[in-house]
Amino acid sequence: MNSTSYTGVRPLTPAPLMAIADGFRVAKVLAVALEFDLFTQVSGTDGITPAELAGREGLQERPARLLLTACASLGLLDKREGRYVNSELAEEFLVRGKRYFFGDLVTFTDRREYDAWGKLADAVRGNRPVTWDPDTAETLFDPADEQMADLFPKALHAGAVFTARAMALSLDFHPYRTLLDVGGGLGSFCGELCRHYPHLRATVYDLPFVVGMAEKQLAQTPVADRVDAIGGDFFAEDLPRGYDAILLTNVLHDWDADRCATLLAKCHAALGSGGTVIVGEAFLDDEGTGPVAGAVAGLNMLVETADGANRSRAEYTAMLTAAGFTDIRRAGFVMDAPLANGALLARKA
Ligand SMILES: C[S@@+](CC[C@H](N)C(=O)[O-])C[C@H]1O[C@@H](n2cnc3c(N)ncnc32)[C@H](O)[C@@H]1O
Repeated sequence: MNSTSYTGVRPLTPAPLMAIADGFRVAKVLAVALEFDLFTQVSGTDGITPAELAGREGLQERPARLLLTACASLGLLDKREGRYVNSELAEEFLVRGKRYFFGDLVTFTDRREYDAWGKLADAVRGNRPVTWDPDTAETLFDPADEQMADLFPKALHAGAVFTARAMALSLDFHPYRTLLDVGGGLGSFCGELCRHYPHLRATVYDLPFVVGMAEKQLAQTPVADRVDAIGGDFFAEDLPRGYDAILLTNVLHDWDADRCATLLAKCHAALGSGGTVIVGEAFLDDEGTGPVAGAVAGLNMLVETADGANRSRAEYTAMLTAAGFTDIRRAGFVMDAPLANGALLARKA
């Protein structure tokens, strides 16, 4: 036996490889628990036992027990006096109807990306998406694709609304009276930022089929009177003018460098002198070694987009400079957020 194992030198073990290799199992535990609506059902009760879950769902007790145990092992459930109750994490983010309900993102990832990632090798070999065919469709954002028309905007909202909270708490929006959120999805950022900044007015700009959904989502928020929505195509049209700031979160990563340059030039043209563009992304580090969330999301751009990629702050800084922006600042977030890890702010001189 190698004595170094017991003298403070950590032995090399394949355990980290196991955690990587079975990552898909962990993803499925969460998705299946949500499929049974477990966390919403357990919320506000004194918990559930395997026998009760089995009875409610018409299952055998063995799978019910194994599922509840796996959920507890992942920190989704706690066990109190023999009964499984929601953990703090599950109660806050996995109960339907809560402001930061995250379940729609989990469901989208499970229904669309789980199978798609089974074809990751094809995407890597072919340098093309596997969820749609760029030879027959013009863009990923196709309302004829049922998952993109319905599940995707809801999933984005589920991830974006807390990411917007992190942005609201990390950046100071007091200097801006008006904000245009380009590719703003269901208005998650506009809604959340306006809730944090009562002086702010915001406009979502997105494809017409998304804007229809954004209007419905925003109508349910207490800031509906300060957020509106404009439908359009940012490649076919100029962007609306007259805003103090333009927000681009998780939009540039969908496109290649030329399209990013086009979009940033349109932002520059739409802003007045002194206007600010804010780019929020899951940035890579400048060395190109991580972090995991951004790097793996980058591979998802390969699976889902024709030529998108996650990029570093340095790469976006170069793009912003080329588009004519100055005073480029990096801002981190005060808390981890699901869809972005910071922002770049840049000014039009
Ligand atoms: C990855 S999502 C990001 C949404 C939102 N900013 C967020 O962070 O959650 C990209 C958004 O760009 C929108 N989009 C794609 N192509 C567009 C176009 N040509 N014109 C306007 N919006 C577009 C999509 O509909 C989608 O809402």
